[in-house]
Amino acid sequence: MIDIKLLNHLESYLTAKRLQRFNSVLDQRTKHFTVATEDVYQLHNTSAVIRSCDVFGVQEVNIVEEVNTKRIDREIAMGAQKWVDLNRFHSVKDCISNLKAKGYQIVATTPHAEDCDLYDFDVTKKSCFFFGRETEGLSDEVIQQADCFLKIPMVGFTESLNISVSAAIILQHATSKLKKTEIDWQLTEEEKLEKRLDWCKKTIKSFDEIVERFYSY
Ligand SMILES: C[S@@+](CC[C@H](N)C(=O)[O-])C[C@H]1O[C@@H](n2cnc3c(N)ncnc32)[C@H](O)[C@@H]1O
Repeated sequence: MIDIKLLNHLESYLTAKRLQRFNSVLDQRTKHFTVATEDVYQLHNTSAVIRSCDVFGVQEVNIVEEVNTKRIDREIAMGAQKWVDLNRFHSVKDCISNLKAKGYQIVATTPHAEDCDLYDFDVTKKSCFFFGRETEGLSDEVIQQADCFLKIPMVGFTESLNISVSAAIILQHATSKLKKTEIDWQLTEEEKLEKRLDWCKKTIKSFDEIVERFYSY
């Protein structure tokens, strides 16, 4: 449970403009969709995916680092890693079972899919979009566990899109379509409070000191 009095006190350290921004961003955040990247080699690609998640309102990103354990490129993520929640997994198995336990269907994005074209994708289901490696694409494990396959139609000579470009196209399309439905896609009030506290923590330099002083009165 969030201590509302503490939260109000912390938010009094923020400008009205900053607070308004927190609230308007939170109103567009969703956990109805999430994203997972599987062992992406180039960390600028993972960083760009995180940036797109923030831009299109996807609150949680799952990063599988079974082979690669590089850090996020802060410049390319443009600080977006601060505003979205990063869940890290050392195995794709753990990541998928965690997502399934939370009620997500596993959507394997691939340039080879015959299953579902992006424009026919059913946005009403809680979905995790899985993105694969630059050269090999998704592993057999993800392909076998996938509930469906999703393809961005392509008409050129090139075999596939860059992973971060694919993520941006899919998220832009899926989130805008989702917002036209009657689905309850927004964060719960409790989740919004948790994020407000978390964002205060990441924004206010003397956060710990202020909290300590607040409870010592
Ligand atoms: C450069 S592609 C990988 C190409 C790889 N040779 C393959 O066969 O999948 C990297 C990732 O971007 C995504 N991707 C690329 N093009 C896509 C498309 N047309 N539709 C859906 N996802 C795509 C997939 O997640 C893919 O694993």
